[in-house]
Amino acid sequence: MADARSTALLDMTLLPPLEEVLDLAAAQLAAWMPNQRWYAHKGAGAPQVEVAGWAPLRIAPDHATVLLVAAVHLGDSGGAGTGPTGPREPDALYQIPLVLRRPEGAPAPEEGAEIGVLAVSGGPLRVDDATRDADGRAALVATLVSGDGAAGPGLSLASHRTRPGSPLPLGRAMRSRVLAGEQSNTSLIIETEGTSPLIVKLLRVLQDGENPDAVLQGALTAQGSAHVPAVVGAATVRTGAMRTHALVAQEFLPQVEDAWRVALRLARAGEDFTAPARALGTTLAEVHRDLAAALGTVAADEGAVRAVLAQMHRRLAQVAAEVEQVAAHRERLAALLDTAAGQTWPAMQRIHGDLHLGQVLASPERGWVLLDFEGEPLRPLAERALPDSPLRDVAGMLRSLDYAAGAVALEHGVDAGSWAADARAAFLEGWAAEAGTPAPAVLAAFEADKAVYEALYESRQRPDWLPIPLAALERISARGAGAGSAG
Ligand SMILES: Nc1ncnc2c1ncn2[C@@H]1O[C@H](COP(=O)(O)OP(=O)(O)O)[C@@H](O)[C@H]1O
Ligand SMILES: O=P(O)(O)O[C@H]1O[C@H](CO)[C@@H](O[C@H]2O[C@H](CO)[C@@H](O)[C@H](O)[C@H]2O)[C@H](O)[C@H]1O
Repeated sequence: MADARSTALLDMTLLPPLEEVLDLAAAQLAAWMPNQRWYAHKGAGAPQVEVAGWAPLRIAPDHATVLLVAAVHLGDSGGAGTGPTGPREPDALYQIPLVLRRPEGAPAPEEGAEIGVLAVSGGPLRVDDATRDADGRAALVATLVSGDGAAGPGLSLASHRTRPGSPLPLGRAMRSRVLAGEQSNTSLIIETEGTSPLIVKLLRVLQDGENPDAVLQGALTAQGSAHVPAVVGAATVRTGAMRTHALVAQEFLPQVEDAWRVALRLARAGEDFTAPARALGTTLAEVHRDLAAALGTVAADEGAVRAVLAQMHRRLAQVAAEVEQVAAHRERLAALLDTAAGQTWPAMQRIHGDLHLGQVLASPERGWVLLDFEGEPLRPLAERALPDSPLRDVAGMLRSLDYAAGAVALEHGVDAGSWAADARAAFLEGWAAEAGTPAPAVLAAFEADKAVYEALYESRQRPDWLPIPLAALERISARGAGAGSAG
């Protein structure tokens, strides 16, 4: 009788070609993907999924790890195949590494790992999410550490260390886990005896172009900034005409509370947050200064201002069409945006792009450390790679301080309105001391735009929290541009 070990063997010669296996897996991915936190097309109906490209990362005796890029087609007539003008372009590409195993005798899947079981020749085959499988994580990290590439039908992968002397856990026993929590991507924590821990972010939605997370944190690392974790390696992926970052590895700051948790705790207890908020403003101004020095600035001339405001108007129209409570404020918000046109704007530059308290760590040694320079996940990557106004980040943080008060009101019935007003004023003071005081109407436009974005985000991701941005929109549109930043 075969023992447990031998029954778990994955004899590739007994399997159908991997291409066929993955095509079968695509149907299961279509059911599984919409339930994942990182799935960015919730509310757009059931997707149809096809394999855009794949490459084996490791074929081991008892499992295979495969990097797959899934093409997602949305809408009634949005299935894969041929449209009236040729093959249909997918609505999105997602990166999904998979582990394939024979279930019998195989280790039990980690929680949430199993995507499905396929009936193929030689017996059933389990398809697992590789980020929730120790072997899968090891294969992903190995591609970064070895510097080896990978290639397969429709997909190629290259990896490189951005700091040659950096502590990648090469050849040493490593422990790995997937980071739990609310995230747009999937992050793996890698701990190795004798070296500092790393976090490897696997980017989920793939769009053509360099990922700002890799570029901006890399530039700040090169400048020696202590306000971001050092980037130590990255991998790029190509599928068809799309080439972008797939993985980014950086130092992991363990057991550090994020600013969102700190703010919630203090807001709930009614404890003062003004000194940390002021320091956060200073930190952000220093990051803006370093990004400007590394990657340059462009004047916020009439054309640049018009383009930003046009984008805000487009977003307002789009969100008002999807979230009916936003439609109620549309006219007044549009007028507020128009008021910002005739004001003085600071120079445009590369910025964080989606700054909120959850993107900031409270390091006892380094002070505030900013994370996740990817920009808003719902915006096209090409847009996120353009110079933008630093006031977008300032507004993001102001909104987040308001969110902390909104969250404690919703969840604990605590009125933290004046806590938020004081923290917002202190944060703005800290930023302005270094960068200059912004025109109130311009800042109000960025805050309104962010709250509009948040209304869409919440309506899709966390409808219970929709009242938080809606209350802000109510306040902002009621006060109008003249009142400036909407406390
Ligand atoms: N370098 C790091 N050190 C410690 N924790 C980190 C680090 N990078 C990310 N994290 C944690 O992981 C979470 C998600 O990271 P983030 O870069 O925001 O990913 P995503 O793009 O998936 O939202 C953060 O909120 C933070 O709690
Ligand atoms: O961290 P991500 O890049 O995934 O950003 C997205 O998710 C955020 C929530 O996790 C969301 O932020 C909104 O909620 C926060 C509280 O959870 C709050 O602090 C932020 O101010 C608010 O915008 C973010 O908008 C979204 O892009």
